[in-house]
Formats: sequence, structure tokens, C-alpha cells
Amino acid sequence: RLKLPPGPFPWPIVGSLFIVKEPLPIFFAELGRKYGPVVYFKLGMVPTVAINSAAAAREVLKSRDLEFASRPDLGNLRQISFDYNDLGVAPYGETWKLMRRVSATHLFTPSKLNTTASVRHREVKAMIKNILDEGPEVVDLTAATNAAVVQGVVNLLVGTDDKSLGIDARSLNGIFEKAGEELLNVNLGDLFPFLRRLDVQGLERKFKYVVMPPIKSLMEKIIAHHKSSSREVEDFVDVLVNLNGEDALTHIQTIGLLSDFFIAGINTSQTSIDFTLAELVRHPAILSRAQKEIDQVVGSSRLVQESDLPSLPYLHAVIKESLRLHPPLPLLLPHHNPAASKIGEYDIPAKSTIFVNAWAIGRDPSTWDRPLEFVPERFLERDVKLTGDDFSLLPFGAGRRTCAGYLMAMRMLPLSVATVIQAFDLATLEGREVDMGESTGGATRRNKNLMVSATPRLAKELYA
Ligand code: HEM
Repeated sequence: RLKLPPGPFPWPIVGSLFIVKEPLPIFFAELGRKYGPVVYFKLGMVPTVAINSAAAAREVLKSRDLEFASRPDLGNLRQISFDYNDLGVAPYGETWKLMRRVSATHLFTPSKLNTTASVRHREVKAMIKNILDEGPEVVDLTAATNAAVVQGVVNLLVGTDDKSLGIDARSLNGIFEKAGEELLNVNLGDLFPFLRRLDVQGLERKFKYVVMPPIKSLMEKIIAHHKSSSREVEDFVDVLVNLNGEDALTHIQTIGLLSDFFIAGINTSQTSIDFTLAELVRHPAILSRAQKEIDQVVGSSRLVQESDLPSLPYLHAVIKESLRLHPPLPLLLPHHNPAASKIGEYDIPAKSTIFVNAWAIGRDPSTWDRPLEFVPERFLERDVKLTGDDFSLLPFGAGRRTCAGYLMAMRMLPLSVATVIQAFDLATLEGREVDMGESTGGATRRNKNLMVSATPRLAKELYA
């Protein structure tokens, strides 16, 4: 007899579907308070486990990492990944290993990232120019930073600054945003496998015939352009089309990997910059301490550079605190165990979907003192790394499926925040508080754009 983790009663066929409430991270945390850190339930017919403690997360992502390193086979994911010819949602196996190796050895190495630092510096300059042009009294900081992130990531990936490409970053991002929205639709075939082949809602047909063709043809245009021209700074496509030997990717794998980077890299970066700036605007003393640190290390005659980042420990503490409270992917990406496994004393049936609740773990009162308060100082006293070796802080996940873009994200995020606060004194608009309302599910976003006053702090020529 299996010893399953505790959880709500599984009704035949529907399981616990009727008690599920959005937002899922909060719902799973509530289940955790009732049943314990490892909760078992059925979403429709699918065995599902919610992990709400650092100790249980350590077991899933470290001790039994290999057993839980796959992803569930979901209809929408299959379509968006060109039939799992990708990295982010491919099952654990040979394609995933190839994609991961290519990403780790050819794209996200420190030396490769150094060669593209100029692209990121250009984009943060665009960010502060956007803010200056709008300010100083009323600035939509979310819009200004989001636009620069899109431009920056897209330039790093496909080099849209190369005018002969004839594609602009915003419209390219637009087609991925649409695909991202479609991804959020619950596919009944995933919950009730006997419906799978029928595609009763037509979601998979929509992906196949409406959503994916424009993505595929744009990616094909971009790849063809890169094969016949070169750029000053090598972008990701340049690297991918020149791979050879055992690292060479097929045409569809190149498209799948690039699409992953668009989907995984843009929203997460925008959300984390936006939340961090919102917390700083809400906490003027913390903002001022972070600005002082930058002033001391960088001065005011030049803008902060990526090479300055290691000398800014308080800035890093601010970033960690923001990611602790507001992980952009609060449930990571779903994990999956193809074979039966265990977590602690409990049996986990084969083919379960595992949600690691990074949101709840980051707010766990048994780990964090004053868990709901924004206190960056806690990370000056306690060195907790973001790379998943401390399982109480998991914004990037951990183990084999940890974020592939971590090194790039941890350049873009601190650089963007540091440049904005070095260049501007930010304050809430008179009489208004920062609205921290968020919609959270698979991914989190603040509901309202961050409106602030932004008074320049540096000489005019630095904003040009
Ligand atoms: C602050 C920004 C970011 C955060 C918080 C973040 C967070 C995450 C998380 C939580 C996962 C899932 C880990 C798991 O399932 O265990 C993930 C996976 C991934 N991320 Fe990120 N990410 C960020 C930025 C980026 C960027 C900039 C890129 C690339 C351009 C990227 C590419 C990926 C990919 C490809 C995966 C799938 C890895 C796999 O399944 O093997 N991410 N990320």
C-alpha cells in the first residue's frame, strides 16, 4: 500500500478540481498550512504534489533531482515548444541535454556575456532616456523600463539593431506575448487524458494553425538573415547557426531554443525590475542607502557599469529581497517524475506534476524573520545565494532544471535597477501610495503600472 502525502479528498475523475482557487501559489500555501509541507491531490485525473517548505524543495531539486527533472506533457506546452524541440519544457532526455549544454557552453558563459555587455549598457541608457523624456513630474516607470528590456533582450538574441533585418523588437515581442496569453488557458485534455485526442476546446488546433505559424516564419526569416550576414556584436542566433559537431542543432531545435529565450527571458526580467523599483519607491530610506552605495563606488561622473556590480553588496541585498517576496515564476516551472519516487516518508506515484512553491517558501515564517517586510539588510547578515544552494530562496529554481539564463538575468536586473536609481531620485506621486496589487499564477505581474516622479541626479550629458 502506498503512503501518499496528506491532502484533500480525491473525488473520482475530477479529483480536487472543485476546491482549486486562484491564485495557485496562495492556494497551495493554504493547503500546506492545513496538510503539511508536502501536499498530494488530484487535478482532474493527474496526481499533483505541492511543495511548501525548503526541506522538501531540497529533496525534489537536489537529493532526488534526477527523478524529478522532467516536465509534464501538457497540450499547450507541446505546441509552443515545437513538439518539445526546446529546453524549457522538453522532458528530461537527449534533446534537453543537448539544449542545456549548448546554452551553458556557448551562450551563458561569463566570457560570452562580457562580449555583449555593450548591448546591455546601451539598453539601460535607453531606459534612463525614456524616463528623462517623460519626467520629471509624472513618469510611467513600468512602461519605460519594460520597453527597454524588450529592446535589450531582443537585441541580445537576434540583433534587431541590425537594420537590414527589417524587424522591430516590439512587434517581435508582441507575437510571443500573444502566445504567452494562450499558454495560460487550462487545457481539459491535460486534466482528463481520455479527452486529450479530442481537443474539445480547440486549443491545440489554435496553437498549431494560428499562434505558431507566424512565430515559426519570423524565426525562419531571422535565421536565414543571420546565415547570410554578420554583425558587429555576435548575437545568440549567430552563435546557434554556427554550431557544429555534436553541438549542432537541427533547424527546428534552433527555432525552439530561441523561442524559449523570448518566452522565458523577457517577462521575468521586466517583472523583477518593476517589483524591485516599486519596493524601493515604497521604502525611501532603502532607496537612499542603495543610491549612496552607488555614489561611493561609481561616483557621479559616469553611469554604473556591469563591472561595478560585484562592488555593490547592498544593491544585491535589495535584489534578493525583492526576488524573495516577488519571484516572477512563483511555482517555478512544473516538474515531473516519469517513474514512482519518494519525498521524505511519502510515496509519489509515477507521472505526478510537482509544483515547488517558491513564493510560499520565500515567505515561510519558520525560515524568515518578519517574512512579509522588505528588509534587504537580512541578506547582509546572512549570505544566501540565488543559485539554488539555499532552498529557502528559490527564484531561479535549483538543480538540473534551474534557470538557464541566470547569469544573464543577474547582469540585466542589477544593472537596470542600479542605473535607474543612480540617475533619478524616485518618489511616489503626491498623495498616492504604490499599489502593490499583483496577479499571480504561473507567472506574476504587478496589476498597475508604477507611476512616480523622477528627478535627474546626474549631469545632462550622461542621459544622452
Ligand atoms: C529575473 C529573471 C529570471 C527569473 C526569476 C527566472 C526564473 C526561472 C525559473 C524559476 C525557472 C524554472 C526552474 C525550475 O523549473 O526548476 C527558469 C527556467 C528557465 N529560464 Fe529563467 N528566469 C529569469 C530570466 C531568464 C532569462 C533572461 C533567460 C534567457 C534569456 C531565461 C531562460 C530560462 C530557460 C531556458 C529555462 C528552462 C530551463 C530548463 O528547463 O532546463 N530565464 N527560469
